[in-house]
Amino acid sequence: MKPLRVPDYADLARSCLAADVAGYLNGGAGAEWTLRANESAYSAIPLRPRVLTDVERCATATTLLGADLAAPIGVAPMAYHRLFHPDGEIGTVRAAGAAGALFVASMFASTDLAEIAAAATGPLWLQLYWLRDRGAVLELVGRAAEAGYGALALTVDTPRVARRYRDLRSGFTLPAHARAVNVDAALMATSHVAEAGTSAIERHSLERFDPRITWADLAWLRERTALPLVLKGILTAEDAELAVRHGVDGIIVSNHGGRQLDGVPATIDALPEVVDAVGGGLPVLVDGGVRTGSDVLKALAVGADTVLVGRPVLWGLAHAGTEGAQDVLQTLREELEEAMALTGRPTLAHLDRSVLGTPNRTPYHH
Ligand SMILES: Cc1cc2nc3c(=O)[nH]c(=O)nc-3n(C[C@H](O)[C@H](O)[C@H](O)COP(=O)(O)O)c2cc1C
Ligand SMILES: CC(C)CC(=O)C(=O)O
Repeated sequence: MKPLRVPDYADLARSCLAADVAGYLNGGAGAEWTLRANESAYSAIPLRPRVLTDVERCATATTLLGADLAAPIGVAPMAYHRLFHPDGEIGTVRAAGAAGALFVASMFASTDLAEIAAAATGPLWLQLYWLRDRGAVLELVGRAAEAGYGALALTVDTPRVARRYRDLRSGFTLPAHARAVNVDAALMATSHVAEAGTSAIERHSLERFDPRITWADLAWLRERTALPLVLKGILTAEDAELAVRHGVDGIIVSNHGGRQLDGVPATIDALPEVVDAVGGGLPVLVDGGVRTGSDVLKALAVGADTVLVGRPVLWGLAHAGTEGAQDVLQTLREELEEAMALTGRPTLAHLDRSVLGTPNRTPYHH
């Protein structure tokens, strides 16, 4: 079957990946309640189309922190793209460039940061986890600035990696061909030691991630880099207000694709309170469960400036390398453009909450 819709790639990817890798990619934390909620909450929101509005041209292009995008769509930071295809991050960053999408490289990318930057043809950010070894983080930040990365996204929902039962069952560990090559090898050693019934990445996080950081520590990082700082993993108005007060440059509303705290709401349900708390002063991005152009339109209508897509990009990569990842991103852009035409909203500025109906609330199931 030739894939046409983004979800078509999910099945194709599963059939070409080892079971433990597919489980790591597709799984979530705990009972995977939040994982399911992310997708089903989008499906629950009906659209309210307007007619007779001249939709011959629907413009999806936008800017984010001063960079041009073909559409308000980007690739969420995800570790170890080489787990899924030998092209790894080179495949996905080329796909993002060709599709005019933002690319956020993970701190645990399996390709050299400078090589990713050399293959990039569009905006590029670097995601960070705050390690106990601050020097290692700072060294990475310095290399990112030198290589031309445009912003840093500090992930704040992961003081440790959560219990992900698929990974515990498979005894998930990293194979030799997918390593976090941008971080000192000694600091990554436990991430590829197998131990039956445990997840190596969870054990590694307990050892190396710094769970003691607080809002006060952001100043330490900001004093040491001129790059804009975006926080990834905000879900409440309270934390959005603190983020604004601490002078960050953007917020990513995220529950880590249901991979961290299970039981938090779908991100599309957390988005309104964050958007309202921020009040337009900073860009607000959102990720989690975006599988169609209508999902993108719904997030923009609530007030997101850009939407990030995670697993679908790796489904595309796993199935067909750069071409597959690019097709996923282009399909989402084309479906967004179609959804704008058919809802009678020819510009992004027309996308406000009036396009959203009252959700049909049966989506959260256990
Ligand atoms: C395989 C995989 C690896 C991930 N690695 C990271 C990471 O290194 N850093 C991070 O901040 N988020 C990471 N995430 C979370 C994504 O950035 C994003 O929040 C999530 O995938 C969005 O949900 P979606 O997959 O439903 O689109 C990862 C997600 C997946 C699926
Ligand atoms: C290696 C992990 C910490 C990457 C991650 O964030 C994830 O798997 O969700």
